[in-house]
Amino acid sequence: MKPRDRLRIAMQKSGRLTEPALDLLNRCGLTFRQSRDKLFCFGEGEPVDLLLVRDDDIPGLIAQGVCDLGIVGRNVLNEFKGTAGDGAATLTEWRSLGFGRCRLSIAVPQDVAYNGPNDLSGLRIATSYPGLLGTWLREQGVVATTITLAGSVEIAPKLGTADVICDLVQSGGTLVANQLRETDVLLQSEAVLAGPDALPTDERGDMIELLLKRLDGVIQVRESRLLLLQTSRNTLDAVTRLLPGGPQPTLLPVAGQPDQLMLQALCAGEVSWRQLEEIKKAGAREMFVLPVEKMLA
Ligand SMILES: Nc1ncnc2c1ncn2[C@@H]1O[C@H](COP(=O)(O)OP(=O)(O)OP(=O)(O)O)[C@@H](O)[C@H]1O
Ligand SMILES: O=P(O)(O)OC[C@H]1O[C@H](OP(=O)(O)OP(=O)(O)O)[C@H](O)[C@@H]1O
Ligand SMILES: [Mg+2]
Repeated sequence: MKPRDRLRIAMQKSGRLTEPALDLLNRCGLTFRQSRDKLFCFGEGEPVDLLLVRDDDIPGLIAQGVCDLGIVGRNVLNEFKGTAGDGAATLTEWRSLGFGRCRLSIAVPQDVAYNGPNDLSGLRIATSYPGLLGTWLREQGVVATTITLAGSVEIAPKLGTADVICDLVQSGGTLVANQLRETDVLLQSEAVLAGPDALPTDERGDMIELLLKRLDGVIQVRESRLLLLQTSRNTLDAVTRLLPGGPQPTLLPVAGQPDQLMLQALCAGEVSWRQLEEIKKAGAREMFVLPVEKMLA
């Protein structure tokens, strides 16, 4: 294959992961000029281009070296790793990205008794994930028949083409609508940044390292809040004890009020109204919760 000097990232062309993936890349400072057919987007600032494809194709494109990285669900990545040959084993999750959360689960008709995986012996299980299901069945020591379907898996028991299913669940709404109930979780999934085990040794490797650092900053910032408040010195301990997790807070003097302090704390995650009210009761006032826009450690 011709050597490339620009990094190429594969992502879903149109689907659940498209918007959050593009948003994440934008936050990392990557912007793209969309080509007319929208399959290839040229990166405007950094030497990073996008390839927009079906999500199922992403692991294969990375394994073949057509793309350097991909944003794809762990379910799709692991299915590929389990079913494709040797090359697949070299794919790895470089980062988990916190969106597209769902799980791969077994679900059985609501009116059928179920006491555990052994009850699946001899049954027909409909799924779009034959690799992941096969591995799990082997681990459970269960022999069943896998019926591979491309979609609309939940309808299979009603149609009589399968007895139970193994499919993605998020809210559980689709299962309920089809009179099914979730019994076993095979995999917790979310979107991940996938790539080869070993980074390229040329400029693309340097670009990947830069991108990973920006990504870490973006992910940390997305989950961080800056809490500012004022407290008197004698309530400082009580207030500090109630602060949500994060690094040690910074204390600053308040001009003209020697018994008062300004406290600044970086919090990992949301700060709820309930938490603020508790902190206020402990003696804090003038409280602000601010989003963090950029962070570089
Ligand atoms: N209900 C859900 N809630 C959250 N995430 C989900 C849900 N269903 C699927 N996902 C995650 O989003 C990924 C993409 O889902 P989507 O339904 O857009 O895929 P698709 O129909 O296979 O798209 P494509 O046309 O690219 O093949 C899934 O592989 C999974 O990781
Ligand atoms: O637990 P829920 O919140 O109901 O989500 C689960 C459903 O979402 C996905 O399907 P999608 O809506 O993408 O339809 P498709 O698989 O038929 O394309 C998945 O395949 C489940 O059917
Ligand atoms: Mg797909």
